[in-house]
Amino acid sequence: MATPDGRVVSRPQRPGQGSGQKPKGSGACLHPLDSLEQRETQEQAPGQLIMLRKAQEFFQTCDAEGKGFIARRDMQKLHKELPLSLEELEDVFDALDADGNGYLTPEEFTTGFSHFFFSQNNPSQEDAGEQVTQHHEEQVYQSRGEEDLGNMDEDEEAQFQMLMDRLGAQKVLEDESDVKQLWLQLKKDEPHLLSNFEDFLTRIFSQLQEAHEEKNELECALKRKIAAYDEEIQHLYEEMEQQIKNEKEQFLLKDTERFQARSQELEQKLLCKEQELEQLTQKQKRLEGQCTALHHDKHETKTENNKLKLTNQELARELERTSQELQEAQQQLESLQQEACKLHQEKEMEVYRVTESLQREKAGLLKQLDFLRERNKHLRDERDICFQKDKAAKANTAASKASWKRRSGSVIGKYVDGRGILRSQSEEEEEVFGIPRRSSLGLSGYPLTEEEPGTGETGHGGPYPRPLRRIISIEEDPLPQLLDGGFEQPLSKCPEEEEVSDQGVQGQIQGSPPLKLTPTSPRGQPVGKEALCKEESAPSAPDRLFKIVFVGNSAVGKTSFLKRFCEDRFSPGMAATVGIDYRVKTVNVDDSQVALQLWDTAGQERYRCITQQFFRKADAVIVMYDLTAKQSFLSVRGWLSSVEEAVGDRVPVLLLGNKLDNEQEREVPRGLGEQLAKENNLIFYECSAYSGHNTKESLLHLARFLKEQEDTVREDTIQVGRLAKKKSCCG
Ligand SMILES: Nc1nc2c(ncn2[C@@H]2O[C@H](COP(=O)(O)OP(=O)(O)OP(=O)(O)O)[C@@H](O)[C@H]2O)c(=O)[nH]1
Ligand SMILES: [Ca+2]
Ligand SMILES: [Mg+2]
Repeated sequence: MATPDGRVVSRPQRPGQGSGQKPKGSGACLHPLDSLEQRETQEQAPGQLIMLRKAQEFFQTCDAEGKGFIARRDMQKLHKELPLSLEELEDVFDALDADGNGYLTPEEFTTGFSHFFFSQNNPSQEDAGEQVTQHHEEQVYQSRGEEDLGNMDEDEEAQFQMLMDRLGAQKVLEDESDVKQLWLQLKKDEPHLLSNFEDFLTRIFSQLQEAHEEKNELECALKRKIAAYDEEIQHLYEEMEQQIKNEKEQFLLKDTERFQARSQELEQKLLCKEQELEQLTQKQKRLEGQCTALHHDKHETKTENNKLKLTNQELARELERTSQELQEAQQQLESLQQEACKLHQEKEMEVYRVTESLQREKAGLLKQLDFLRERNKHLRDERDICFQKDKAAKANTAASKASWKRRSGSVIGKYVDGRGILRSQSEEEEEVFGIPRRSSLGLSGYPLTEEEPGTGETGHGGPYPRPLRRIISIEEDPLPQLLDGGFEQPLSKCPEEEEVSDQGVQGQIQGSPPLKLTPTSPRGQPVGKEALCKEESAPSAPDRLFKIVFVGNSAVGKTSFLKRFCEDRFSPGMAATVGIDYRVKTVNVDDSQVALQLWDTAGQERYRCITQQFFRKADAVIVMYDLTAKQSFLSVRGWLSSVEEAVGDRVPVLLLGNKLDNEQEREVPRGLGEQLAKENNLIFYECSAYSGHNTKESLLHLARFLKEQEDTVREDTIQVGRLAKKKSCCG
């Protein structure tokens, strides 16, 4: 906005105007110039006030944007309006910027001007103010233009020049026209301010000079610095160049080294590759060789292949032929085998029949033999008896010469007395010293005492002593002779269902069927073929024949058991068996006749060696103990081990606990017998010879077991025979 005197100044903004800010008084912020105005109003003299006012206006001129402070660039803008160069403006800015923060606050601005104007000649404040405003006006006057310059007269010129010279303005001012104009203006209008103006100019010039000098110094220092820097830079540059050179050399060195290393490496690799190449070429040659060889072989194999194919075809044809021939041969073979089997079966059956007939013949012959022997012995016995009688007569006549003569007769004669009793040492002594003798059984198990009370059978009628008995080892003769009462006991067939009455046993045993004796030939018949009386037709030969040895402690009841089994009789007070006795009994097992050869051994210790030898040929063994005599049970293990020694576990063993009828005197619980039987895989029964309980059942069980065992063995042998035949046929 223009002032009445033509000055162009910007209107100071009242707080709350323009940007819409509220005045600070009621809490609104005061504009910086307000503070100045307030200051004006409070403590300043009028001159100062004017000066301050001028300063304010000048501040506002500078602060064209109304920021409230003056920046460097605002000062620069005054360059057009003020006759000051940019440097001078800079110096003025720096002079006014008390705190050096790059901004001029109104305080710094007015303070700077007021200091300036009022520090001169202590002018009054109003003068200062006026001066400042005049100064300012002069500045404005400048804008009138240069036409006033021409009006200066020579004195003034000279004065001005003197002043300039005094101030040394030539050094700092390029163009004095502006100052001249101002000076003239002041001289005309307010000459009293001229001194101040001159002082101001002095100050400014001095400052300018100083600044100039400083600047020069700085420039010198700068130049020196620059020179130093240049030198340093030069030096650095040289060093850098040197370093770079070194680096380059090193780099080149390294590079060459690396290059050399790399080239060596590559050479080595090249060598390796060349070697590999050679190897590969050699390999390739080998492979080519092999390939040609293979090709060659291939051709050969092809030709061989063709030959083989031809031979293969021929072989195939031959194979067909041979397979046809083979089939024909197999058919023939099968037919032959069938014929062979038939023949074999016929042969077997023939053999079987032959063996059976042979066995029968053998049995018949044996019987005849026995019979003849018996007859023979009879005759001898009779002869002996006659002889003895003669002798007795002689002996009677020559009583004094009574002397024993050895009995002749059967080989056992010296051991067996006239009644066929085996004489033990004690018996001979008895005979001599007349000691009474215990009754004892004959070899055949028949009582040898005088006629048994109630026995239907006359043991041996008449005065004749019982016939002698012979032991024949189970080895020597499979069927030693049987004797009973002077007559041979034929193989008595005793099927369980046969009804026989037992006339012999003292008191009829309830429930046991009487035993029917088969008729025997009349006593004393001469020995000879005709000895076999007609009704004694040999029973049919048994289907099977098993030898069974009967062992156990003495008096456990073996003989009584066999008597019960064979004759269904029980004789109390049986005599101890001497050596071994023998019975045969044929039983019917599953519709087949099974002959059981029962060897009754003597339990007494002294006959142990005889009984041992009988185990070998046995098909089965029966071990008996007396359940009323614990010792006899404890001896069972001993019997089992001697059986084991002789026959191993090849033969079945039947364990019998006898005298079951004597329950009140039982000493061996049934469980012990069962346990022992289980441990040793034995057939076990508790029985009683006295009552007949379990006598047949136990032996039938054993007979059935033996028969089944033999059947399996027979089947196996037939199987084996067939296989062997097949092998031999096909062989
Ligand atoms: N209560 C009873 N007594 C029996 C039974 N079996 C045999 N006895 C009696 O026991 C005694 C001996 O009988 P034997 O048959 O001679 O005994 P053993 O085993 O043949 O004796 P050795 O011939 O010496 O081995 C005789 O007095 C028989 O009467 C039975 O089942 N019950
Ligand atoms: Ca400042
Ligand atoms: Mg006996």
